[in-house]
Amino acid sequence: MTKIKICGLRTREDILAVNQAKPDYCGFIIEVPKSRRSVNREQVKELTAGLCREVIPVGVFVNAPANLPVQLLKEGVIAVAQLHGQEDEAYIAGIRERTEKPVIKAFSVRSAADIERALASSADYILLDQGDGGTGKCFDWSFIPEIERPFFLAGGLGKDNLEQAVRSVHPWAVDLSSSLEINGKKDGDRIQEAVSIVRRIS
Ligand SMILES: O=C(O)c1ccccc1N[C@@H]1O[C@H](COP(=O)(O)O)[C@@H](O)[C@H]1O
Repeated sequence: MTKIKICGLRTREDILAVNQAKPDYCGFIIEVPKSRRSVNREQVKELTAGLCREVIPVGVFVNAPANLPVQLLKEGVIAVAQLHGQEDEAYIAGIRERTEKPVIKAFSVRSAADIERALASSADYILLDQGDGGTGKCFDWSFIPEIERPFFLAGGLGKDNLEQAVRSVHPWAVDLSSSLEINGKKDGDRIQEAVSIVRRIS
């Protein structure tokens, strides 16, 4: 069954919405100043405290000092670290050794060579995205070959292309953010709709 991650949660209303829709994962953009979805470590603690147990909390980091994901993983505030910057193999290895928790490494796909680079990653999961993250834009899925290892597909996914993405690209998980917002805020109905689409087709 294809898994679904809802990313960019910022408010208690967002938590209530995912508790109801029950995606497999939810994501928090943590201390990323350039993102309007950024939350600080105290906010993440408060938000995840209200999260139901079935939904796995993922911390999304961009070139953060390694101590930030390590501390939040060790405290159990998040269960998975998603690295969305230029973190290298040594950074990934360090987090896994210090926490024994899973790591998702995101790659921006502009060519088939980018996919090759992603496939060589030692991360537990790779994530294929369009750009720096949260752009709301798709990349060219025809770059994606048959992939044996589990991967997240992100970038511009929404109700109009979710089914096509699952059926044609066969990701292990889909990851959505921008399309689930109205006026910059997550919308509960859109979250529910996206989860329902994925549950129905997989
Ligand atoms: O959403 C952000 O603001 C963000 C900032 C920095 C790194 C990653 C970010 N989001 C990631 O982008 C995709 C969702 O993309 P889209 O909005 O659906 O096109 C997902 O992996 C988020 O974790």
